[in-house]
Amino acid sequence: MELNIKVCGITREQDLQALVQYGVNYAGFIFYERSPRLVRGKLDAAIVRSTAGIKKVGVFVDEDLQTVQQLVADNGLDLVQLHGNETPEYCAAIRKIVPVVKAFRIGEQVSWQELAPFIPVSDYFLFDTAVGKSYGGTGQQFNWDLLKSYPFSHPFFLSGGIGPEHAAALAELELPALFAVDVNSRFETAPGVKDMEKVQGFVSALLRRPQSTDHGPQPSA
Ligand SMILES: O=C(O)c1ccccc1NCC(=O)[C@H](O)[C@H](O)COP(=O)(O)O
Repeated sequence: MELNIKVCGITREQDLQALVQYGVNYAGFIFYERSPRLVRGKLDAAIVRSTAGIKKVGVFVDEDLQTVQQLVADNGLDLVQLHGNETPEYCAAIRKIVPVVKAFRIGEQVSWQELAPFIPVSDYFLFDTAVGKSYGGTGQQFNWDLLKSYPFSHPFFLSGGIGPEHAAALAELELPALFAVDVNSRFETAPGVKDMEKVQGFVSALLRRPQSTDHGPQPSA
């Protein structure tokens, strides 16, 4: 399966246009007020809405349902990524409007079965690194070996501290449910300001990635 690429924390129109040119699949816009990458006030909703050729993902943390609904409409968001402590019921309500990426913060260990209730109410999982009380954008990597025991076929985004130097290691990962890689702070000159040369190099390296052996779908628990 071809690996998709998401670049998160976009706040500038020129960065968004460059992602489209490079063939990046997903652009992430952060609507969490306490993030240094908050898109509000930096990039107009009309620009996000009118940009074609890339899927637009709104990132939220425990946000009020009506606010998410409004921002999806205003910005023409294609997906919503939920980074807080949202319940399966909340995910299901959002999923009536737009596909859902449910993010989980991975620490030293993981209990995969705790994620099972989120499978029917999300389209993708996203695995990020647990760092204190932070919700994302930490630049820290978790132990990817934990993913070897992932028991579901539910597709996931791999995130957390991915940098340009990881392109080769990503190429070697043989994880059938790995759908996309998500990058952010390791490709910035300042929060929300992407180093597009770095992004371009990473995208080229990943697109050269050899096709991994397809082991077929694994049974969902
Ligand atoms: O990036 C943020 O500031 C952020 C804040 C609150 C919730 C989510 C946030 N980012 C979401 C992402 O999808 C990031 O790409 C992901 O956390 C990985 O970031 P990084 O470790 O910097 O690559």
